[in-house]
Amino acid sequence: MIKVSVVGAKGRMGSHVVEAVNNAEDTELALALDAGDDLTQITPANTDVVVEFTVPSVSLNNVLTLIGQGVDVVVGTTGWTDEKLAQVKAAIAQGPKPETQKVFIAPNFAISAVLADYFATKAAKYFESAEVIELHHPTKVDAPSGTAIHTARGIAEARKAAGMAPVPDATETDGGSRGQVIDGIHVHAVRLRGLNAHEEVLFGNAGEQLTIRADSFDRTSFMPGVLLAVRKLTGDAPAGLTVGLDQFLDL
Ligand SMILES: NC(=O)C1=CN([C@@H]2O[C@H](COP(=O)(O)OP(=O)(O)OC[C@H]3O[C@@H](n4cnc5c(N)ncnc54)[C@H](O)[C@@H]3O)[C@@H](O)[C@H]2O)C=CC1
Ligand SMILES: O=C(O)C1=N[C@H](C(=O)O)C[C@H](O)C1
Repeated sequence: MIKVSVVGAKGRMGSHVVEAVNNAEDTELALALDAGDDLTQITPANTDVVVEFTVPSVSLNNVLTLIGQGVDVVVGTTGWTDEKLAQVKAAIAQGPKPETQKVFIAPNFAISAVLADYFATKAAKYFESAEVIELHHPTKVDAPSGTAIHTARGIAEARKAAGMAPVPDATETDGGSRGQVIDGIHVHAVRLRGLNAHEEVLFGNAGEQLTIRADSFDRTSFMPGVLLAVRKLTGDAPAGLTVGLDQFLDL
């Protein structure tokens, strides 16, 4: 049995992870911790993998603490900048098991979102225009979503590799309606009661449009991806930092 501890266990995602770990045949719940709990209770003696779903403002510190504890970590929390990722890599190098430590961070664990993101990077070089719209429940604290940031960056990278010009945009006055620009791609965030997690990527050429849309209607949609990551970390996932569930899929 894989012993899994959950950090952020009382949250919307954390509570689903606790249930998923309890229900899977090959995993068992070790510790379920939340705000105010001491993470140094988690050790290799009681835990094989930690799953961390908290809030962007605390996640980096939690991950650094867990690396210091010598336990492998699956992270679903958003807010990961290049600078924060560099801190994780440095902590692994200086931690108790620099050769074998595994940390996995996924902007999204839902297969629909991972595939939408992947298809968007494939489509990017064929369209003059590209914009991302993400739509979420109104209790979400960050905007735009971690997934939308990842999608926009992937599109921008693909456009750059193809030597494309910037997306056409004649806007001269903007009070914010054109959204946040991430690596040249406009990203729009909607918060609406009744929604869970949704993303639309719009691609346009003269006379045609491609829309790629992923809808996660329920948080159970993230659980197969979380369990896959847990199993990969106790199996053949590479040591070090890995980002994105696409790394564990045969795409
Ligand atoms: N990667 C993915 O597939 C998904 C990622 N998310 C992300 O996961 C994160 C959590 O989302 P939700 O569960 O909806 O939020 P939430 O607000 O329901 O849960 C966060 C939990 O973290 C706890 N917490 C806060 N500070 C803590 C600390 N220092 N130590 C331990 N626990 C602490 C809170 O008490 C709360 O129980 C967000 O960043 C969200 O964007 C959400 C859904 C899917
Ligand atoms: O907060 C959420 O709910 C979600 N957060 C992640 C994100 O910001 O991309 C993943 C998913 O969109 C749900």
